[in-house]
Amino acid sequence: MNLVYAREMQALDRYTIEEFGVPGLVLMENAGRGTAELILEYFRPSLSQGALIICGPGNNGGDGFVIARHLAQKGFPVKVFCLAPFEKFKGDALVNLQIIKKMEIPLFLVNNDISVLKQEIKASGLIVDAIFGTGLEREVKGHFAAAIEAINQSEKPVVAVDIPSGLSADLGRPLGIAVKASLTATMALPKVGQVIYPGRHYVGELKIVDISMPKRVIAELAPPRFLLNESWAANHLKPRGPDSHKGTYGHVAVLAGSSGKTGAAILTCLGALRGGAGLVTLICPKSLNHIFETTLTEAMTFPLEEETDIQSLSYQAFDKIISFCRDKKAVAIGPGFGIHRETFELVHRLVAHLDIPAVIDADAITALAGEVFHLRRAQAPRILTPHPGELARLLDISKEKIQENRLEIARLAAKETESIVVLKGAATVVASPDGREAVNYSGNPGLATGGTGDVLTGLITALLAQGYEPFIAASLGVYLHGLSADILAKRKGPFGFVAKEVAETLPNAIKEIMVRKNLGQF
Ligand SMILES: NC(=O)C1=CN([C@@H]2O[C@H](COP(=O)(O)OP(=O)(O)OC[C@H]3O[C@@H](n4cnc5c(N)ncnc54)[C@H](O)[C@@H]3O)[C@@H](O)[C@H]2O)[C@H](O)CC1
Ligand SMILES: [K+]
Repeated sequence: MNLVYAREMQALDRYTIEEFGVPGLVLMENAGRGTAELILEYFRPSLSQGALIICGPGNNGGDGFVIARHLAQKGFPVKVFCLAPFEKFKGDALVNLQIIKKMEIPLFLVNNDISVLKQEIKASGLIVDAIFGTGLEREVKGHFAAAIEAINQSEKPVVAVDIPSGLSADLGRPLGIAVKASLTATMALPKVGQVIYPGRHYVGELKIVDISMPKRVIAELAPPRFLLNESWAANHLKPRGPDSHKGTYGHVAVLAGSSGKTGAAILTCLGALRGGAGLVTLICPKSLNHIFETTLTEAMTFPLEEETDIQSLSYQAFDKIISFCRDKKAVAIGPGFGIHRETFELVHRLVAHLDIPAVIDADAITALAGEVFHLRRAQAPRILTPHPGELARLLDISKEKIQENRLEIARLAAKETESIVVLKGAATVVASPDGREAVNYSGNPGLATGGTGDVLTGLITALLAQGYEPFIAASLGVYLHGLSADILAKRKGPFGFVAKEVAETLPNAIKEIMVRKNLGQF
């Protein structure tokens, strides 16, 4: 499903109206009716106490008038409060205002004094927030802000029309203050600001309302930005043919592990195995080989002599690694690999010369700080999987700056490194140098435990080895990894599950998506 900014949504609206001739009034009718249907589906018990619809001066308010009409038609008590003078309304919103006036639906005007509105909020069963949508253009102040505050203090179920009022559809944060919704009924496509943090906290459950925007409009005009949710995953996860074998699913090489960090290598191998790789071999320092041979059953090892004083591989192993990887499908480099100068030298050479797709993580990203040009010499696709701190070091910018503009910075990093960048964290983002990007919708804070990143690295490498093109491999890996954690959170608890369990639950995540796929739910 495409993910849009406000201006992109407005362009899609305009194209639908001007090129396809779908009148704006029809779009508004579909928006309002679809939202009313969601209200009936999810909040019917609350409606008996009355729905309070609070409308702003634009078309978001217009949607509110349509919702009021449909709920009134069904016999529910409805009251409409306008936060702007009636004469301010124009176009489709005015048409719908006039209709509800003729229907004598109780209509009230709020200027600066919101005392009546506050009482009505308290007396109502459900609040419909139709104050601002994608037309929000500045900080919310005055009686608009007071109304939003009253809504948030009411502890009533709140349905946000299109987007919680006050939340920026682009920035994903409140402009002053924003409605905290129980459910957001968004028109046609999800907005970026609804699926990144802190915006996601204000949205509640996100539901898409089909306003009959022709699919061709979206296919032709929507940007290559996607929400990684279950339907996206079901659309991209490939089933296995009965006549397949280990070779079909590729041999993954893992370059990871050093003294004290053997677990990172083991978890990467586990992630690759549970991610469906046909075979996995860990290229490791000879002195640690016995540890891996004891712990890894399904994965093989390829021990190498040359080591540093922290028992990590050094550039002297370069030739042997290159020849070993010649017939491999994909390689993971970095987890627990060691931060020794000679190991960094090895990373620089491998990143530039390995001619198979590679996932570069952890210490290998650290090795590339200030040395990004090695990535631009790469002879095969590269996927970087930094957490914010690693990306901060790689790009030499502050972690705060990254966290405030995650999608934009990931986009910049992808261009800068000519690699796919997976910027991990709450709502992981994936950006490709070719302009494609995605925001992940799965996962939870239980993932904040050591080693989960190593599992993700192995998983993405396994998907590369199975033939997924790099952007899809990265995005599918991110989604399945988060879904595995969501399954664990439901099954075990919000946190306390460990990285190894995230790997072990990947088959359950894959099964969940396959079931959806077989049911055609994508
Ligand atoms: N997406 C679709 O296909 C459809 C969306 N619809 C709805 O239309 C709104 C967008 O409507 P628009 O008139 O552009 O803007 P808003 O209603 O969001 O309100 C903007 C309105 O308010 C003024 N304003 C903006 N910021 C502030 C502020 N901080 N304080 C005071 N006033 C502010 C601004 O000047 C405008 O007048 C979309 O979200 C959907 O809900 C269509 O109904 C159906 C098709
Ligand atoms: K709204």
